[in-house]
Amino acid sequence: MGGTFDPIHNAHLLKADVVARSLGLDAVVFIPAGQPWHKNMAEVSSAADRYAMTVIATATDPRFSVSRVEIDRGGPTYTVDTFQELRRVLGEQVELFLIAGADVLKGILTWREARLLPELTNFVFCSRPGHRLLAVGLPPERVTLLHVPERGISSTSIRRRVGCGEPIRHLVPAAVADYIECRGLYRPDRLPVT
Ligand SMILES: Nc1ncnc2c1ncn2[C@@H]1O[C@H](COP(=O)(O)OP(=O)(O)OP(=O)(O)O)[C@@H](O)[C@H]1O
Ligand SMILES: O=C(O)c1ccc[n+]([C@@H]2O[C@H](COP(=O)([O-])O)[C@@H](O)[C@H]2O)c1
Repeated sequence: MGGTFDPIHNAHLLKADVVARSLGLDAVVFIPAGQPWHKNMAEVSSAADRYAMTVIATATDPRFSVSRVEIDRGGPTYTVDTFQELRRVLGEQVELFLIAGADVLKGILTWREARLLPELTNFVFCSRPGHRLLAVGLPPERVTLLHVPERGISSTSIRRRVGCGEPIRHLVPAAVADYIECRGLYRPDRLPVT
């Protein structure tokens, strides 16, 4: 399950839990994007902060782990590189699933070397408020569409709330809220501590 995770929030965790239970997955690997080229990098928090928050948020669930593969690779983050690397390391026998929200569906065919992805992985797309859950252009036998309890949470809204001094403790794990506060993330009046 890849993402910018700036910050990771309760809808990410709920989605991972529902997908793991519905498909009987052994593990869910969260993969924070190193350089999400499709976002404005000047506005994205450091990979170190995003990685730390993802580790903190997932630490209590034994099914969850966090991979540094996209952070350590350097350069713009392309999902095809990640799945090629996962295949190389894990071999052909392991069944892989790219887990994403419905908002990802509208752009996935424009991703770098998107045509190679179905040879490397299955796909699970989860419902997300305001987005259609319809996979066009991917091989249907490779795609699972899953309705998850709808949570209108986004990292954007959390960053905005912190910036306005509004509470976020109902939207992220407590340890992530503490981390954001300690590090001064998303506060226009405070530069993150380096
Ligand atoms: N509320 C949600 N419901 C279902 N899927 C979600 C939700 N929020 C994020 N996702 C999915 O989680 C993955 C990682 O998303 P990302 O880290 O960009 O979070 P985001 O909330 O969309 O962030 P931002 O608001 O900064 O764009 C994507 O596949 C995205 O579709
Ligand atoms: O490979 C690409 O070209 C590509 C383009 C856009 C997004 N992605 C991946 O899609 C995932 C979700 O992206 P986002 O913007 O919701 O954080 C994340 O793992 C990104 O690296 C990948």
